[in-house]
Amino acid sequence: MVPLSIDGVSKRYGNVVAVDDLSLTVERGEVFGFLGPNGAGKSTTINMVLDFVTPTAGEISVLGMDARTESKAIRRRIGVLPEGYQTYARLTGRQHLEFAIESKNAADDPDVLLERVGLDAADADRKAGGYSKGMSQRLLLAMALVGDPDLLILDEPTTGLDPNGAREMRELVREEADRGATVFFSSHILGQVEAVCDRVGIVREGHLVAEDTIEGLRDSVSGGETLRIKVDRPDQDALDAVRRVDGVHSAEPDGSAAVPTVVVSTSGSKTAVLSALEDAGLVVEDFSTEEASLEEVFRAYTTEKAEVTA
Ligand SMILES: Nc1ncnc2c1ncn2[C@@H]1O[C@H](COP(=O)(O)OP(=O)(O)OP(=O)(O)O)[C@@H](O)[C@H]1O
Repeated sequence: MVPLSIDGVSKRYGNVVAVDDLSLTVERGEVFGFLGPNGAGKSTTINMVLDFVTPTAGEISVLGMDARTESKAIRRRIGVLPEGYQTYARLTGRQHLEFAIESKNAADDPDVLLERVGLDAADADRKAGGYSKGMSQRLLLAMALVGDPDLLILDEPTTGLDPNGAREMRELVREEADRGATVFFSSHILGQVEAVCDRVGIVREGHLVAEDTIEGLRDSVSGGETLRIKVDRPDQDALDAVRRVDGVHSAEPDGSAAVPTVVVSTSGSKTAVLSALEDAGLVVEDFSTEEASLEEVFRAYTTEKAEVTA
């Protein structure tokens, strides 16, 4: 049974196409990162999965059930951290959790959940109206974990969390995946996605523009490699020669390096770059390669000048 299948789903609001013929499948036990710039359609997609919004077209199945007609049964087996969800100001954190446990008919110990999300007992007994953003986010996450859900849907889960909170969130996500849960989470924070996701889908203007592992995405982005080459002396003609090599996007001296260093961005042959320097009379002392950062991958897939070879 596939935890989440989205098949040809679209959502229009008048003239605005929020989601356009989007299809993706999330496999069991996988942590799937759903990435995209502001307004790309992430929340609309999640809201359709949760049956808060009705699709204009397409089918969504969650844990083998129809998202529209079986949403109540689905709700009992998933854990959700929706974007912008509010806590009840007059209830304590513990009361929120007790309510979530009762309504899911679960047997969780609130103290265990509170500890997992890093809320101490004193905070748990305060009214949630006085919580900081990060504390509210931790409480909402604890509520999402109630009943060991088969699928966790987290919309921007690290919003409001400090770096420690964000790391703890990542650890929790991995723990949940290790117990066999599937996790679908949206984020703008690429480092978070890189650190925790098995696979990533990138959405742009309502379309899924990429669906792959981080490694796969890196490989598909042209200009995906940066070479740092230490040479015996600076030489402008050698730089010009490198710029003429097939696949080279840029070649610049690194003014801040202690020894003469050339930084080359290329999607072509590394050997051709090194040969061009040597043919121009330079001695290559050493070189290293750097992979495209996730930032570069994201930019390549989500900006107008997208240069993707896959
Ligand atoms: N209720 C609505 N009525 C009209 N347009 C809407 C509505 N909800 C979303 N949209 C539009 O649909 C598009 C997608 O919005 P959505 O909130 O899904 O994007 P997102 O990827 O979640 O963005 P963000 O990262 O900023 O939260 C946007 O152009 C948005 O203005």
